[in-house]
Amino acid sequence: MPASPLPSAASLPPDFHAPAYERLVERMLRQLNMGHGLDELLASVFDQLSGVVPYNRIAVALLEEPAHVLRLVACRSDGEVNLKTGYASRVQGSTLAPLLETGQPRIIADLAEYSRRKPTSSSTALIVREGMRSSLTLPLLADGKPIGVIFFSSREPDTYTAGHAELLARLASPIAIGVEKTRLIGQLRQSNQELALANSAKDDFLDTLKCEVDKQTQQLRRSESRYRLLVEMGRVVNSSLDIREVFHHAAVQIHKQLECDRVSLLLTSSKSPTRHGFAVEFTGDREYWPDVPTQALPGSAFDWVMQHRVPQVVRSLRQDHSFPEDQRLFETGYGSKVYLPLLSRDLSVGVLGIVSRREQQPDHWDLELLREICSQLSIALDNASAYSEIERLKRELEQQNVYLRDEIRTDHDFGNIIGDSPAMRQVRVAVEQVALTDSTVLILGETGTGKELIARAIHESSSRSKNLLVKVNCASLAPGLIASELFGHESGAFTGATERRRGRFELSHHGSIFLDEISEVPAETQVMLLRVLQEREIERVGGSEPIEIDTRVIAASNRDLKAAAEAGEFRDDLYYRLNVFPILVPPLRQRREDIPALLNHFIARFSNRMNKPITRVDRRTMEILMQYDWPGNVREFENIIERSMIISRGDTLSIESSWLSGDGSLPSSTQERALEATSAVQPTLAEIERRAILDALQRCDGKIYGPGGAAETLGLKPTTLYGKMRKQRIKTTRQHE
Ligand SMILES: Nc1ncnc2c1ncn2[C@@H]1O[C@H](COP(=O)(O)OP(=O)(O)OP(=O)(O)O)[C@@H](O)[C@H]1O
Repeated sequence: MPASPLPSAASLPPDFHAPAYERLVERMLRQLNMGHGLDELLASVFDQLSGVVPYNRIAVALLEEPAHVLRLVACRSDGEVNLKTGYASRVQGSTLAPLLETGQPRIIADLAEYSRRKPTSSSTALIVREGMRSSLTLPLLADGKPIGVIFFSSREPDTYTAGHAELLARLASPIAIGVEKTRLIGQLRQSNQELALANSAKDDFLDTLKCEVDKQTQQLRRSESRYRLLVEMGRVVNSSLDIREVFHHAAVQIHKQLECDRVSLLLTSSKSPTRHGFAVEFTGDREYWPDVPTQALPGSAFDWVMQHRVPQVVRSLRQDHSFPEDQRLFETGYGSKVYLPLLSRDLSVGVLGIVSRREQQPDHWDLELLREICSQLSIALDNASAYSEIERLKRELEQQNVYLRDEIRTDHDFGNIIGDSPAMRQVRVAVEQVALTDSTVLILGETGTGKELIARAIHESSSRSKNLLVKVNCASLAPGLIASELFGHESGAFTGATERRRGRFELSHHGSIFLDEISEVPAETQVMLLRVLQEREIERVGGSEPIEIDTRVIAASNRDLKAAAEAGEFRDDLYYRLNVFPILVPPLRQRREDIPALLNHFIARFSNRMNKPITRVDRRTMEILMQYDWPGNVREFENIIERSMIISRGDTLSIESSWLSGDGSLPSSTQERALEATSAVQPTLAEIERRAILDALQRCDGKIYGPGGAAETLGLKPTTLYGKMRKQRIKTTRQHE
């Protein structure tokens, strides 16, 4: 801006010269063009003017639109300030309004007097209180438009002249333009700042929005993939009932989802101290199935997880391998792992391991999701093990069924112990007494006297009658197999033992076991029997775990067991254990008075079965029956009656003495008739078979099994031969074997 022409000398302040004015304008223009902020600009203006116009107080107020108020923006005083920057007063109606309208300066020679005249001017009153006595107020016009005012005040009255006003009026315009420019620049800066702020706020907002959308998309994707994984997991793990298959399906899914390198599953069993499980390692598109140690390591991570039932997370196996498994994993090149507990019906049943070759991998794995996978896996494993248990029980049930079918075929009428002889009455009383207890019973008596019938009566009258009475004919079992038959075996216990099998003792749990012909048990099995009687527990062949057995033992023998024990042929400790409650069943020849009752009993039974009404017995027959010695006892008696009923016609029962075995001493006349009859009667098929077996046994010196044995000679399987011998009542003896 060009310098204003010099004011006329008359009107200039007396101490002011033309060169000073020029320097002042020049300095002021320089300052105004330096681009300072408003405060700096006004401070410099105040400095410049201090040498030109006298003042003790100088201030600038700027017009603020649209409220049309004047606000004090800068003030400098040599004393106390009452009218401070920030003070604003409405223009309209004020004493300054005419100044702003006309652009004319105002000089007040006596402020105190002015204040009294214009009591409404509070600003005047304030500066009067600051000690000001006169003032010069100059409107600031930029391009003719009022932008504010500049106030000069003096502590002396009558300080300002028209010359001061004139000089300042010339300076007012560049000051006003400078102020306006600065203000506009300030405003521009401020709006730029605001714009920048608004822009950055907008950017921030957009960023936040984008982040939020990204987050939600990620969350959506994650929950979608979680959902898919869980659905897929549920589908695959439930598609099989084989534990290994279930694990494999689950491991593949986990590997795909988490990009882990190894998945393992370790399970415990309440029945065994060892653990079992699987591990699969993924390398490229190949899988390896390393062996999983079955022995729990002391202080293992497995135990820790089982006990605490919370996941064990190791982010760096390099830094943290205090558990033995972690040490091993670290040594085989793994970097991080998670072990998760598997719970089934609130019991810890195992641990699922997820291992990565990289460190810090668990940070990327969703533990919550893994927990859900574990509960799915637990259910599937539960199903699989329940299924295999059902399968096992089914097989066992089949075994039991076979056994029961055999039992049914034997067709016992155990409910009926016939005979009212004193000897039989004694037996009946003994049966009733012992039935109420759990004591071991030893039934002794000749063959066919009804020992089994009595054993069954004891069982049926006892509290165990709802459960099985398992019968074992110790003489009919091959000595090599008797232990496995009685106590069962573990899979692999011997050649042919392909799977675990429960023995007769286990079958009889909560019931009774009838060990017929106990004297035929081999010595090594006698030891095992002794243990059952003493400790009430068994051990399967090939097994190491004792199994508790709650069973009542009823043993029977037609040998004099005491004599056998004394002769060292039977363990005497076992004999004493068995002989807790002996029952001696008398032979039929010692209770002939029971014969009529037995006869009636069998006639009734067979009449019914054969639909043959027998109402009479001929006298001769009755004589034979009463006189014969019955070495085969009731069984022989029963057979004779059955046979006679088969061949008898009409309502009378008659027997041939020839049917009776040679050992029973019949009167000689009967014997003669019997011999005659024998030569006349053709042998039955059963008799031919019996003779063939006896011949073979004799020729093979009693050997049944193996090369040169009776079974081989007869072209039969040894077990079939045993069956036939049992049917024919042919006894095997220890020396036969
Ligand atoms: N007192 C009796 N009342 C009715 N039937 C009897 C009696 N005694 C034995 N029997 C019958 O005689 C047959 C042989 O009996 P059981 O098998 O019980 O004899 P056992 O002494 O066990 O023979 P073994 O010593 O040969 O094993 C069976 O059919 C049985 O029902």
